[in-house]
Amino acid sequence: MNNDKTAPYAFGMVGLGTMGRNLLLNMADNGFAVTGYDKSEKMIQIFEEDGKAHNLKGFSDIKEFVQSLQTPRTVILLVPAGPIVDSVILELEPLLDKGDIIIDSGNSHFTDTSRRSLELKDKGLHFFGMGISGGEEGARFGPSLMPGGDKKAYAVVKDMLEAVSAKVNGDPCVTYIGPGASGHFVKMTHNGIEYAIMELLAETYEILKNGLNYDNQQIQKVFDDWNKGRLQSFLMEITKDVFLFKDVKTGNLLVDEIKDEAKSKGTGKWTSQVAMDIEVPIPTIDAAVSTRNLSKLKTLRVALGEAFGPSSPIKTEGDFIAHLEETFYFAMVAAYAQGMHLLTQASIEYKYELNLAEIAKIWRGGCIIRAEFLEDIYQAYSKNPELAHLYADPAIQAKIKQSLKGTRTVVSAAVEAGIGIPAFASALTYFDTLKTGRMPSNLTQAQRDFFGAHTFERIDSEGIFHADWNQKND
Ligand SMILES: NC(=O)C1=CN([C@@H]2O[C@H](COP(=O)(O)OP(=O)(O)OC[C@H]3O[C@@H](n4cnc5c(N)ncnc54)[C@H](OP(=O)(O)O)[C@@H]3O)[C@@H](O)[C@H]2O)C=CC1
Ligand SMILES: O=C(CO)[C@H](O)[C@H](O)COP(=O)(O)O
Repeated sequence: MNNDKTAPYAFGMVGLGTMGRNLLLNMADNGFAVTGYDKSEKMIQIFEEDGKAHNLKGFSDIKEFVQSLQTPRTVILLVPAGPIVDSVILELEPLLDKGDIIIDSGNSHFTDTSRRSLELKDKGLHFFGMGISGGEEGARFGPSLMPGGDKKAYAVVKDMLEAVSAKVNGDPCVTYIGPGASGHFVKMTHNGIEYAIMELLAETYEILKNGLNYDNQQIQKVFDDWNKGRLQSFLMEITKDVFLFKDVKTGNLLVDEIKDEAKSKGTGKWTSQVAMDIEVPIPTIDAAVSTRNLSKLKTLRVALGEAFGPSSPIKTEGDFIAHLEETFYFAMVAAYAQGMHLLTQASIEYKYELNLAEIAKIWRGGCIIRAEFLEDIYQAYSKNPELAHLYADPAIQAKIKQSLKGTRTVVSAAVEAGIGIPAFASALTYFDTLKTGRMPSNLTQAQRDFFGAHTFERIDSEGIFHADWNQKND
């Protein structure tokens, strides 16, 4: 690597929007001389104004930006994922030298990252994908970072990434994830889990609001109480605050003024798609992705509501809120377990060499899915790095056993009342199916062989078999 420290800036950022600007300011706070490039003059002005106390500069000329960087140059990209990343790389390529490093920190699809790494390797440039999570606040004051790719290039930025990341018990929320596009794969899976937890929170809201007739203050209180216990998480914390936030326009609570149609940018869908491709069941994450799509069918939902009538109040049994807490706990475990299982299998499939304990460790702080429960996941994979599934950990088993009765009570009550709970129900049936020693899949195999001669295996002898199902043999 060419080593010239005469240029003024140590690290450069392309894209001075929400994430890029804040991460760069975070780097400046930590004493790094940083520079940024954006097409928009306005973004450059905001960046320089926000960082006026620091040694930093913004450029609208990409050549001047690159020339201001010490070599080997490190350029981080925080631009919208997709073709924009390719066009920025095309602009940068002729201006960079062999040994320079490009880090794509946006939510890029991991297959794009694999392709870009190979293309740039041929040109002597190091490229790695680094997932970032924590939103605006995280980028500014400490995100969770998931860098994967060339290990030698990682060594160049390791100290800086550790400095800017969130810390839990003094440990930085960043680690080298693994080779290839592993950083972006892990970030995508993080987002899949994020979708599932958000959906579980939404279904809890639905049960409280339409099943128990709670108002927003009462709902806030439930979430607030839970956030003080084992369900503590960033998403629980912000959700409780949503319920009391006033709309400046109407003076009403804002949550009631928002349309019930959820949008998405694609990372949840990618998680489900990849899981299908490599045959890992993640039904609670799938349910969350599908439910966002269901929410978009507003006209049909309203028409069917008129045709079939609304849900009924829930008939409560015992301490229903305590049972609901157990249900949330049970389903939350399922969501994380499915995400971790996907990572386990993807590590084999794509040779990512993932360390699941380290991944749980860096998700404990800074990121959107940070939660008290991640400490349990960290402990489970630290004790047994070869753990096949989170449900196989004895400590987790003991906790889900305690939650099971309450979960069955709540899921049955919601189903009885006609309340849609796709993620809660899927978590329970995922668990029940996974603990079924002999599933009815023998019948599926018989059917496949009957109509398509797809063959089957037998329980009493090795080999592949076919039966002539149309032959009467009674
Ligand atoms: N927002 C979040 O909470 C999170 C976002 N991410 C990911 O981070 C990435 C960036 O997101 P975010 O910061 O929110 O997005 P923003 O839209 O806020 O910022 C993107 C910036 O990139 C600039 N830009 C676009 N095209 C170019 C180009 N060709 N050359 C230079 N600059 C360009 C945009 O300028 P202009 O506006 O003028 O086009 C804008 O300033 C995305 O991949 C996103 O998915 C990851 C984690 C969390
Ligand atoms: O990466 C993130 C957090 O970690 C983004 O906030 C996330 O991509 C938002 O996704 P969507 O718009 O699909 O809900």
